[in-house]
Amino acid sequence: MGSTFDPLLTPADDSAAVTLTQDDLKRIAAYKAVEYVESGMVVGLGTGSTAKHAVSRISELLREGKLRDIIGIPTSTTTHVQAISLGIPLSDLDSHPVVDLSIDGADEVDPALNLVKGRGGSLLREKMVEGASKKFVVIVDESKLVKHIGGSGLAVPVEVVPFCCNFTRGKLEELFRGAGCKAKLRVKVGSGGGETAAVTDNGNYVVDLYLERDIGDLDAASEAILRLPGVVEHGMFLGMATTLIVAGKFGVTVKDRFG
Ligand SMILES: O=C(CO)[C@H](O)[C@H](O)COP(=O)(O)O
Repeated sequence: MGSTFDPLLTPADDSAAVTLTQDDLKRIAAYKAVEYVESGMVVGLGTGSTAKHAVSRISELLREGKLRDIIGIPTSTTTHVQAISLGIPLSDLDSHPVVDLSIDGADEVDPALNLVKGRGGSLLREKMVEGASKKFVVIVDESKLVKHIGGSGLAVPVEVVPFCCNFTRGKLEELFRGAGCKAKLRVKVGSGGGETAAVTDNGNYVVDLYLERDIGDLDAASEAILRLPGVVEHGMFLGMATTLIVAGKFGVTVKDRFG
C-alpha cells in the first residue's frame, strides 16, 4: 500500500488541506481513479456521489483532448443523464460485452476488498457492468472501510421483484435470524409525506438487511440469498474489485487485489 497526497487534486487553497470535506475526499479518490483510464477504453461509469466526480473528470479530460475515443457504459439512469449532459459517448453491455475498466463507489469495503453497494439502489446494473469489467476500481473516502460486511450499521440491500415483496422480505429476515437481521422494504417519502416503495431503474423494490452481527461466510450468504425465489440480486460484491482507492485526511491509499 502506498500513501500520497497529490497537490493537483487537493483544493486550491492550501489552508483548506486540514479542513477537507467528505466530498473533497470523494473527489480526490475519483480523480486518482481516472488516471487509470486510457484513450480508446470502454469504461463502466458508476453511480453515486463519489462516482459522479469520476464521470465529471472523464468529461473534462475528453474536452481538453487528454483522453480520446472513450465509450462509457452507465450503471444507472442517473449516471446516464449526467454523462449525456457532459457529452460522454455512451453504449451498453449488449453492444460492448467486455468493459476495460469500471470506476464506482461503495457503501462498505472490507479488508479483502469485498463490498456492499446499492444504497443508491443501482446494485443490479452496477453488478452487471462491473462484473463484465477487466478492471474494477473502487473509490471511497475512509469512512467506508469496515472490518466486516454489515459492520457500519448500514444495510445490505437486496433487489426483489414487487410481487409479494413482503413474503420475500420475511424469508430474507429468517435467513439471517442468527445475525440479528431486520429486513425492511426501502421506501421513499413523497411530497405529501406519504411513503411508497422505492423503485429501482429496473422496476423492482429493495429490501435492506440490517445486521446486528457478522453473517459469517459471505459466499454462503450470497448463495442463500440468490436461491430465494423473488430475489433479483444482492449488494454484496464479493471478489469483484481489482483496485481500491481510499482518500483520507492523511492521503490517498491505493490497494491492488493482485498487487
Ligand atoms: O452502490 C452505489 C449506488 O447503488 C453507490 O456506489 C454507493 O451507494 C456509494 O455511494 P456514494 O458514493 O454516494 O457514497
